[in-house]
Amino acid sequence: MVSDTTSTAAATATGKAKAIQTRKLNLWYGSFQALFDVDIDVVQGKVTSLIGPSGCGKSTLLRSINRINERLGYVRTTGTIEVMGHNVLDPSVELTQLRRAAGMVFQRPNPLPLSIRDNLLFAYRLDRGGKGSRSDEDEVVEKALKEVLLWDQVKDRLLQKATELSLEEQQKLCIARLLPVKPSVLLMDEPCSALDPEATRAVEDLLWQLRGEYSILIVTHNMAQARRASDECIFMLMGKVVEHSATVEMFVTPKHQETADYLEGRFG
Ligand SMILES: Nc1ncnc2c1ncn2[C@@H]1O[C@H](COP(=O)(O)OP(=O)(O)OP(=O)(O)O)[C@@H](O)[C@H]1O
Repeated sequence: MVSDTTSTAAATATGKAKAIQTRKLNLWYGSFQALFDVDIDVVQGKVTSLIGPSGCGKSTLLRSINRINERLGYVRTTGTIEVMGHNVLDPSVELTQLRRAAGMVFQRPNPLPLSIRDNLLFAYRLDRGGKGSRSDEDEVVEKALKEVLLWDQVKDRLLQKATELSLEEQQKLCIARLLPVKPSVLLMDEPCSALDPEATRAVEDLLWQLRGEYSILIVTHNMAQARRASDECIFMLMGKVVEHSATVEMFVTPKHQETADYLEGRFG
């Protein structure tokens, strides 16, 4: 049986500033209910992994936070979602702004078919309503690339097409291009699943480097990755949160039998 987790989630996050908070979040795709009374508290400045078997609702939960689920047209949500204390389900919320504040990285790197430089400046220019001065834009590009540890590799070829970069570089670029519009939260849906083990490690190292300044919520199927690269883990099953604990605690002393069974590979 899936247990009520309010106490475990609250225990983890008590007294800490929240980047994301959901309460009694339910979500339906048409008549199919995918999320049931989900309460999560994602602590600011931490990496939090969403784990659980295929189909348990990890991506649905992630995508509900910046409301990209709604593009489908047949999604209905009840309950509350707050990002940095703001109710994102309020009808007055401007979706473009929400998606900048809660930027998303997908499984496969998806740079625009433009230069490295133009990828980095795309959202920034939209945000400002046009191009900035050359020196301002140079600064934005350099800062973002340095933040994702890509500057040294690409600084001499900023006009090269982004799609010609290696997959690891493309994924780092996809993270970098979110940064000029100053997101508070980064939502990542299996960002390493298209990468080889070496590139995966490089992206994990990057996430670790970005924590602190950014709050990161990451969906992963890779238990070793969740263990290595996250401060806290949220385990989901059949659309419900079973357990939310510090990563070490979850892997060493899980509080629920379902969590232990999943981590030991008995299902999923
Ligand atoms: N666009 C959609 N339309 C209808 N049902 C959907 C849609 N997307 C997901 N679902 C259903 O919602 C449930 C949760 O799916 P979701 O993709 O969120 O799970 P997940 O844990 O991320 O799975 P995976 O690990 O395989 O990506 C599943 O039963 C899935 O079939």
